[in-house]
Amino acid sequence: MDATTAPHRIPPEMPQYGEANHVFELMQNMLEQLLIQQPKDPITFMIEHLQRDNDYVPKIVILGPPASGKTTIAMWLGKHLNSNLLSVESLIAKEYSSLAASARTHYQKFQTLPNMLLVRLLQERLREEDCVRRGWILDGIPETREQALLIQTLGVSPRHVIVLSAPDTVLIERNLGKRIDPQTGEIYHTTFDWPPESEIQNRLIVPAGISEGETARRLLEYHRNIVRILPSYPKIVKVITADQPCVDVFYQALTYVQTIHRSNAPFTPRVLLCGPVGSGKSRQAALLAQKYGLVNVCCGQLLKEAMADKSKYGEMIQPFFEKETAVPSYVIMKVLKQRLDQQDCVERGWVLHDFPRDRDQACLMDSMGYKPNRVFFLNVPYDSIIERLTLRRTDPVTGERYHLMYKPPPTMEIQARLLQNPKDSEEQIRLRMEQFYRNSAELHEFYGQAITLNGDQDPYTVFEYIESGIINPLPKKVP
Ligand SMILES: Nc1ncnc2c1ncn2[C@@H]1O[C@H](COP(=O)(O)OP(=O)(O)OP(=O)(O)O)[C@@H](O)[C@H]1O
Ligand SMILES: Nc1nc2c(ncn2[C@H]2C[C@H](O)[C@@H](COP(=O)(O)OP(=O)(O)O)O2)c(=O)[nH]1
Repeated sequence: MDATTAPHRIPPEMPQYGEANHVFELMQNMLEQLLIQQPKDPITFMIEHLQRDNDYVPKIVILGPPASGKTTIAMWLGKHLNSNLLSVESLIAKEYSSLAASARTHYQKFQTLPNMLLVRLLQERLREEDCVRRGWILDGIPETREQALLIQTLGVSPRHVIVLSAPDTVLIERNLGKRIDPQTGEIYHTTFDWPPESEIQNRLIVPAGISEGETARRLLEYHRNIVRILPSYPKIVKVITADQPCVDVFYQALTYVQTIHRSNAPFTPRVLLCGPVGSGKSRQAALLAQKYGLVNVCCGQLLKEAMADKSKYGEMIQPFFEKETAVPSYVIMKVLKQRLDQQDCVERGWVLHDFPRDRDQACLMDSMGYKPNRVFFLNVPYDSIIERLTLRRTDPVTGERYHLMYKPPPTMEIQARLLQNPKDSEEQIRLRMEQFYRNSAELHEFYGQAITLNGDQDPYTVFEYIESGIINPLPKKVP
């Protein structure tokens, strides 16, 4: 086969490097900034952008009906995250901008802005240094689907969209009590958020457009638009009920905007399952292989296959098995390397269990460039493991595995001929569990972002926890 048509061998260290250094997100953010800023000198711009290293600044949109608390929450988030609050009012109030001046004239006359003008105002604002450095929070923008699409054509995409919701009756009633501090622009409420200082109380004003009729009209318009806006933001929308105290809305909003979304970077799971004998590693590995196509790499099985194939490593391993002594780690690593370098492991990812069993083996594997990007420790109490393993039997005729409690043999005839693996004796199990727990603390320390799961539950419940741990991004490491 012509080398140029052969499937490109992707060395395993490439995807590993990309994941470890968030290369995909880095390039994606830089491309977005290039589109937004359209610098005359892209190279210099990219150098400055990369040196700024501010890919995780807030990029938030807060939508919601009138009186739902968008501005209140946007202001509080802006202060807490030290980011910029952008609303229609703040955009048209911008000084030394001819665009803002013409927008002000239009807004004073019609209390609204043409879509294109609003989007150009937004683009002008987002290009400013403070928005690039500290991110932005859009308060009530976009108001229509057309605006949402125009904003997207600028290359502006929010990372988090919050949609506040509350019954119309609550909002109409609530808006009547809205008050604004003309000096600071702070928003208060005669019932829910009254300032303690009498000086502020005395200068509060009743804002325009909060009458029942006006609020009802704006509610109608909002409901008509919001259903057409949301499809522009699949997977990044969080609806928060605004019919609760502001502070509760704020903390739910803050928690959400501080979550890291699953990146759409290509991700090849390289999963390591650790746990004592009988904790469910093989079962979970089989489920992962079945559902996600990962290659199931059971170290013990691999060594037996190497011996069965009479490979050069198999002949090295044979004596250790015969003497029932531990196979040297470097020999195991050679067999493992041979398997993990195969195309299926590189392309589809793998789920490894039964190795490494201690820190030295973990260091050896790491030094050879095999770095799992998800590590799980399955915790199962001693009694449960004893129950799982000592009742295990195998049918010498069919090779079928049974469990006297969970999967009893169908006939007395089979029951009579079942054999128990000597390794499943209580004494053997205790020794193997002690061996695991002797090394587990060091392994845990080596794999700093390992996830510990309660393995003593239904296999499919355990599997759901593992799936969630694989699909969701690991929490950012606190430096
Ligand atoms: N969760 C809440 N509970 C009670 N009152 C609230 C809550 N959130 C905001 N308010 C009050 O409701 C009024 C409207 O709040 P705010 O102006 O932030 O809403 P908004 O969605 O920005 O409204 P608009 O779209 O009309 O500007 C204010 O007086 C505010 O103090
Ligand atoms: N209740 C329960 N039993 C489980 C679970 N996972 C595996 N088992 C049972 C099946 C086997 O009889 C026994 C050992 O499972 P295994 O997957 O071979 O364990 P391991 O030695 O590979 O870690 O425990 C599980 O998640 N829940």
